[in-house]
Amino acid sequence: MNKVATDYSFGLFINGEWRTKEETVPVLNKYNREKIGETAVTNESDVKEAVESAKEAFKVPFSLYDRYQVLLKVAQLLRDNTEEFAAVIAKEVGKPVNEARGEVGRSALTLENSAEEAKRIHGEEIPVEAAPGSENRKAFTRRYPVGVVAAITPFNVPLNLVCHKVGPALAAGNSVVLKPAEQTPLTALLLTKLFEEAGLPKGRLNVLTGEGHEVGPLLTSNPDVNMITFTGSPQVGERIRKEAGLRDVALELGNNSATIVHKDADFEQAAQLVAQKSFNNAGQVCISVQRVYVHDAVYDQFLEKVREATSQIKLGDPMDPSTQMGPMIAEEEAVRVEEWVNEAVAEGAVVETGGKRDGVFYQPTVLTNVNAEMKVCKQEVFGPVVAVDSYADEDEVISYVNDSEYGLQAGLFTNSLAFAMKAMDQIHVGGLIVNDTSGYRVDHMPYGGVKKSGTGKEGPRYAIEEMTEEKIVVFNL
Ligand SMILES: NC(=O)c1ccc[n+]([C@@H]2O[C@H](COP(=O)([O-])OP(=O)(O)OC[C@H]3O[C@@H](n4cnc5c(N)ncnc54)[C@H](O)[C@@H]3O)[C@@H](O)[C@H]2O)c1
Ligand SMILES: O=C[C@H](O)CS(=O)(=O)O
Repeated sequence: MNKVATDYSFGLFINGEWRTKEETVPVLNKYNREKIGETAVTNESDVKEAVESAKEAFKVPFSLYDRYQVLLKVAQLLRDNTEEFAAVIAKEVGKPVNEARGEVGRSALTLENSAEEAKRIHGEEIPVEAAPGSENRKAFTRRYPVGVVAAITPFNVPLNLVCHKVGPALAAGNSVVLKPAEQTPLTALLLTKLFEEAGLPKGRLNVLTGEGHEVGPLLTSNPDVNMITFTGSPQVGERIRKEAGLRDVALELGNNSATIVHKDADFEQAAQLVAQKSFNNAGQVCISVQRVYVHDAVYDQFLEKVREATSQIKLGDPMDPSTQMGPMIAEEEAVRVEEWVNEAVAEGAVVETGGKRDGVFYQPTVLTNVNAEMKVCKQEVFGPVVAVDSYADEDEVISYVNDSEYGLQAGLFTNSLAFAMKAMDQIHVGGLIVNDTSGYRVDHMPYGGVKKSGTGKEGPRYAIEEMTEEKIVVFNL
């Protein structure tokens, strides 16, 4: 199998052409800091040209079946090139290659689901004749693509979260201008080569690379961008919301995910899943388990199991298949996590395991004796730290989980249907996962949070709804 790219030096992708630029920036292997590629720096005229290309391409018919075909083809090409994509993800994110391989598989499913959903975009008949005086009228709705979609994505899931924006946008008949994260752009650029190979019409996908605070505002402030879909930090999301004006904005933001382990739970299973979903991608996952509330009756047994499982996690080179956790995205992030943990310890928290930094690595860490005001509980750690606390009754723990500015997903381990239904009604999140952790997601489910976790839902069917406009047509016969 030929590699998708012979080397990983990429220009911008505008109007179906790769544009090399004088000014480039290196992309580094996050484990050994070696250069693995380079990308071009976008300027204001590049942004304008990319948006213009997307706008012009939108005027050229791109049939529903052709969209379906292109998306299916790219999904297959991803599968055919799994090892190359997994290696690039592992190197540019620092994600263990086994996790990266899983991301490639999920990305293919996301694109396949986008292709299938392209065939399910429909309106409905509206019985206006039910209104007196409208007996002779007929009405139905239709959905239309919004036009130019600006897609901005984060560093941590550089393939699947791009597919979650590009797939539905193209399926709905839009054009896209994509700005991937500056730390991990190569995966999106490799994916773009697959869209090129699959015959995507020129201008339907344009890719700009560079620093978010420089390129992002040029893109989001462009009046020819009809809709913005952003995944990233609440701080940036809030800024984009303000810049967007009256345009639709989908925001997939942060979280400080909670998971409850009730007295009737299988605490050994819960401990294994918590240890896994607290430290996947070094905790750099928006639904990573960050707060665990364990009923008093099983607290000690659970803590022992999660401490044991966590202490056995193997750190190392993400390209080593035996590695279970790699480095963080940057040393300054590992330093930030170290500072937050040290601050918590100074306020009385206890390090049950971990708690040490080694350069860009931060050990998987379990904290106890925490309180809700500590940064490791109150803010999004986005790192390999989980805080374990206890509770006595259902109402108490529901109040703990809800005591957050965020509300993306939460987990609940219990065999009590009554408690699960109560939690479903009373825990204020976008998704409640019963008998698994907050970290559960399959790519065709509706996914998105409330409060500071954002607005809108992803999952191709739901993203397509946000990337299309509904029109009613009424006939006075
Ligand atoms: N809810 C979700 O589905 C989800 C998924 C993954 C990550 N996240 C969140 O993303 C964050 C981590 O990712 P990150 O560090 O890449 O986030 P980030 O907000 O720093 O960057 C995200 C993207 O925004 C760009 N950007 C930065 N400043 C910008 C600006 N002023 N205008 C426009 N674009 C700008 C960046 O270049 C990048 O492409 C965490 O908060 C995490 O919870 C959420
Ligand atoms: O980081 C947040 C991601 O949306 C989680 S997942 O990789 O999509 O499951």
